[in-house]
Amino acid sequence: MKEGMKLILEKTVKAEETAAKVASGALDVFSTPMLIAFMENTAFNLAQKELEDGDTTVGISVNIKHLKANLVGDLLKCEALLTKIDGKKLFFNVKVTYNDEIVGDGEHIRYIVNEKKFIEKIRG
Ligand SMILES: CC(C)(COP(=O)(O)OP(=O)(O)OC[C@H]1O[C@@H](n2cnc3c(N)ncnc32)[C@H](O)[C@@H]1OP(=O)(O)O)[C@@H](O)C(=O)NCCC(=O)NCCS
Repeated sequence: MKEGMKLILEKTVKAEETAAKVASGALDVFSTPMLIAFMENTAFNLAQKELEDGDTTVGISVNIKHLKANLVGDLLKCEALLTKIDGKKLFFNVKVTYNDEIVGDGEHIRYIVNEKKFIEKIRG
């Protein structure tokens, strides 16, 4: 794992990802929760390929702006950049674009955990 690492993923907006469908709003536009999910998925995949078997990351913080609305069928691109590693905390800059226009951007933090221990701790 190294600061400066990047991953770019693409996705097409699906009918079940609109604000009206996920109940985060009334309109048939790409929802903010699904924008965040796309950002998290990109950062998660970037981190996961660098981790040992049995380890993973969980999202602990999201601070993003949703700047542009999108319709079903739009092709979006997300770039996750690992900006800082602080112990088990991984800081990412996440940016989603549509035809080179910024749809949303901000900071996302993930935390490295051992899968088995994490679940055992929750179950008690
Ligand atoms: C990640 C988690 C295990 C850390 O808990 P913990 O092991 O008890 O550790 P701590 O509470 O001491 O936190 C560890 C560090 O993360 C930081 N941290 C925890 N939650 C944070 C948050 N939401 N935002 C920023 N920093 C956070 C703490 O300040 C601490 O920082 P430090 O090491 O610099 O002091 C716990 O916060 C958690 O389970 N969060 C929920 C994650 C989740 O379920 N995500 C959805 C699934 S992917």
